[in-house]
Amino acid sequence: MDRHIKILIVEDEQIVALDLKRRLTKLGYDVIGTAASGDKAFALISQELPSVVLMDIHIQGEMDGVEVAARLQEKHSIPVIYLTAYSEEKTLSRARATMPYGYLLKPFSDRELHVMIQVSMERFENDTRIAKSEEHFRLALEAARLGTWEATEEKNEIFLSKSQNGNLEPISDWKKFDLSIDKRDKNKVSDFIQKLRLNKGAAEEIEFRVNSDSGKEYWYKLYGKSFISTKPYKYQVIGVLQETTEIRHVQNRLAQAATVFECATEGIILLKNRKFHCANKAFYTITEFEENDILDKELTFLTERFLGESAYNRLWRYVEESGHWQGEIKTYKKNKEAMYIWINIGRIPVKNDDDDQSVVMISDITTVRKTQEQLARIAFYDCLTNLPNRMLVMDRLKFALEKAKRESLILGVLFIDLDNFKRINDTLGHKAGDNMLRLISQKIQSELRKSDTLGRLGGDEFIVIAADVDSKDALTRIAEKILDCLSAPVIVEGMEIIPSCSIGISVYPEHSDHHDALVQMADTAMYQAKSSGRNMYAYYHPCLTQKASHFLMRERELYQALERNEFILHYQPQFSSSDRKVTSVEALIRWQHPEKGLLFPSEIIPVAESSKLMVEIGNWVLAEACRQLNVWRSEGLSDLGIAVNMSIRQFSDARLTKLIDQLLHQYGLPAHSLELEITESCLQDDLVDNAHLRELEKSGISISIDDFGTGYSCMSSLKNLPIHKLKIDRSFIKDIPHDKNDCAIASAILALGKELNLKVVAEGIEFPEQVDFLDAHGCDEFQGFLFSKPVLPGKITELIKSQANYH
Ligand SMILES: Nc1nc2c(ncn2[C@@H]2O[C@H](COP(=O)(O)O[C@H]3[C@@H](O)[C@H](n4cnc5c(=O)[nH]c(N)nc54)O[C@@H]3COP(=O)(O)O)[C@@H](O)[C@H]2O)c(=O)[nH]1
Repeated sequence: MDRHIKILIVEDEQIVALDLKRRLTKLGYDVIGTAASGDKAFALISQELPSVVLMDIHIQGEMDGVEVAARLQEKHSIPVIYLTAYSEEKTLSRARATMPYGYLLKPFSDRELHVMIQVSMERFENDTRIAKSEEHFRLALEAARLGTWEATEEKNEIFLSKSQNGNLEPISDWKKFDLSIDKRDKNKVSDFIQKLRLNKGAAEEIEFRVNSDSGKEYWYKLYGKSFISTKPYKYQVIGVLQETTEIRHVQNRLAQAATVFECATEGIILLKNRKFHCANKAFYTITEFEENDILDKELTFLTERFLGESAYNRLWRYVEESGHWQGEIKTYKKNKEAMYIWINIGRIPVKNDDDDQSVVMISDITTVRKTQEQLARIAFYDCLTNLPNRMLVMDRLKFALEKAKRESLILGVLFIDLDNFKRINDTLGHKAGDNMLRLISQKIQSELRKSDTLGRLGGDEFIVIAADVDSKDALTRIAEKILDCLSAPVIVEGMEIIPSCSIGISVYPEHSDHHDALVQMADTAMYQAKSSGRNMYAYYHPCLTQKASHFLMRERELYQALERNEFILHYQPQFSSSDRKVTSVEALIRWQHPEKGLLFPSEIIPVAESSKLMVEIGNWVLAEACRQLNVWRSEGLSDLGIAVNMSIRQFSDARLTKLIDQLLHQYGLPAHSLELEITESCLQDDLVDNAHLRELEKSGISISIDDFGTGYSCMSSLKNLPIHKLKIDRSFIKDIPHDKNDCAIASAILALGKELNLKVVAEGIEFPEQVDFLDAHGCDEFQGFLFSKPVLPGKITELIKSQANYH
C-alpha cells in the first residue's frame, strides 16, 4: 500500500470495533480511533480528519449511522463505507441517499474490506479531482463573466447569467430566460439553437437582446457548438453565454467616434508620444499634407513657424498638467500657403498603455481671420488712400503720447488741409479728386519716417503724428518738407496741378498732454496758416484758442443783432469819370451796437463768414439795399444803381437768384439797377458756380469783381464769365502816382478792362492826383473818401441833389 490511509471506525459493539481495528492494522491502515456513537465520532473527527469512515448503521446515541454519514457529508468531504448487518431495502435506500463509497454486509473477509477501502479511496480521489476541476472551470467562467448553456434533444439548459448589479448568479430556468428574450430576437435565438441541433459539428454565435424585469435592455451573446454525443443523447449543443451590453455600448461609442472622426469638418490628429500617428480626411484636406510627409513627426510641422521651441515645450507642459491646451496659431499648408488654425489638444486617458496619446483638433479659421482683418482694415483704414483713419490715428496718438510721457519725448501733431481742393473736385470731377488725394498721400508719406503716422481724417484733411522728435525744429522741418514735396506739380486726369496745403502744428508737452486737445489745437493752428495766406504752416498758440472763443461769442452776438435789428447800411457813392455824377452807391454794413457804438464790417464779416449766419446777414443787406433803392427811386433818383457786397457763402447759396427776383419784384426795381460785388478770391476758390452767375446775368443783374488785382484771376474766367465791372483794389490806388508799380498795375487793369470790354472802377481814392492819373488812363468810375465817405441814406439824397457842386 503506497498511501497512508487514516480510518475512523464507528461501531457500537466494542469487541467488533477492536477486532476490526486489529484486522485493519494488520492490513496496513492507520486506525485513528473507534467511536460507539455519532457524537464521539464527530469529536474524534474534530481532532484529526480521517481519510475514510467505516460506519455501522446501528450505533449508540440519538443518531444512527446513516444520520451521522449524512451530517458528515454536509460538513466534511470524507468518504463513508457502511459496515452493517442490515440489508433490507428501507435501510439501503436511506444509506444510498448519503452517497456512500461502499456498503459491506457483515460478516466480510479482510480481503473484501481491503478491496472496498482501496476502491473507495480511488473513487474519492477521482471525485476530488473532478470537483476541483469543476470548481476551477466554474471560477474561470465567473472570472470571465461567462455563463454556460446546453441544449439537448429534450431541453435547453442555461447555467449562469448576469444579474443587474453585474454579479454572475446561477440561473437554470431556461423558460424564464427565454421569456425575457426581446421579441425582436426570439425567433433568431430559436433558429440559432435549432441550427446547431441539426448541424452536428457546427459552431455558431448570436447576439440578442434581453429585457430585465425592470424593463432595462441587456445584450447577450451565445456561442455554441454542436457535439456528436455519447449517451444518453445523440448530440449535445453546448456553449457559453456572455453579457455584451457594455461591450456593445463601447462598440457603439467607438462606431460613433469613428464616424465623427471621419465625417468631422475639423481636422483631427492622433498623436502617440507626441508624434503623428494618424489623422482624418478633413485634416489632410485642410493642410494638404499626406500621411508620409508627417508620419511619426512631432506637431512642430504645424507649429514651428509660429511657436518657438520653448513655447512649444511650454504648450506640452501645460497639456501634461491640465490635460488640454487650446489656442490660435498661424501656420502653413504643405504648399506654403498661410492659414490660421484653432488648435485644441487633449490628452487621451488610456489605461494600461505605455504610450502617451493625445488628440489634436484643428479648425481652419483663415476665412474668419481674414474677414476680421478686412473688417478691421475697413474700420481702421481709409479705403481711398489706405492710410489709418481717424479712429486708428487717435489710437496711435494715444499710444505715442503715453510713450512720449514715459520717455520724456517731444511729440508733434501736424494737421494738414489741402488748399483749394474743392476746385479740383468741382472742375475735374470726383475721380480726379480721389486720384489727387491718393497721390498727395503717397507724396507726404514718402517724406516721413517709419515711426511717424500719416492718417486721413476725411475729405482733404490729413494728420501726421511725429513721434520721437528731439525738438520743435524737427517738426518745422517735417512741415517744410511736406510743403516742399507738394509744391511740385502732379498730373491728374491729364492736367498739371500744383497742390498746396496749410499745416497746423501742436506739440506735446508744450501745448497739451491730451490727444484730443492736441488734434484740436493743430486744427486751430491750421486755420491760422490758411487765413495767413495758405501754403504755409503755423504753430498753435493759446491766443488762437482765445480768438476761437471770441469768435464763438461774437457769433452769438451777431445772431442777436440780426434778431434785434441792430444792423444798418451806409452807402458810399461811385462817380462817373465823365461828368463826376453819382452813378450808383455801394451798400456797406454797420452794426449799431447798443454798448460799443457803431461797429464796422471787420467786426461782423469774418465771424459771420465762418457760419451760415453770413447768408442770413447778406440776405438782410440785399433786402435792405433794395428797400432803400426803392425809397430813393420814389424820391426821384430813378437812375441810381446800388452795389451790394456778396460773400462767398451767400453767392454759392442756391436760393440767391430766387431771393433777388423776389426783392426786385417786391420793390419794383429794374434788374440793371442792382450790382453784385464778389471778390476776386471768390473766382479763385471756384466756390462760385458758373451756372449760378449766368443765371443772375440772364435776369439782367450786373456782376463786378471787387478788390481786383489782389487775387490771381484766371484770364479765361474773366473772359468767359458774365462779369461787367472790375474794381481796382484800394491798395494799388493808395500810392498812385508816386509808386511806379502801383501805377503800372492800375494802368494794366484799366487796359485789361478796355480789352475785355469791362467797366473799371477805382476805389479808395483820397487825393486829386490819383483822380488825374486814373482819368488819364481811362478809368470809368471813382469811389473814395475824396468824393464821399460811406454815409447814411439821407446824405446820398442830398449829395445827388447837389452833385453839381464838385468839378
Ligand atoms: N459781404 C459783405 N461785405 C461787406 C458788406 N459791407 C461791407 N463789406 C465789406 O467789408 C469791407 C470793409 O468795408 P468798410 O469798412 O465799410 O470799408 C469800405 C469803405 O469804407 C472803404 N473805403 C472806401 N473809400 C475809401 C478810401 O478812400 N480810403 C479808405 N481808407 N477806405 C475807403 O473801403 C470799403 C469798401 O471797399 P470795397 O467793398 O472793396 O469797395 C469791404 O471789403 C467790404 O466789401 C456787406 O454787406 N456784405
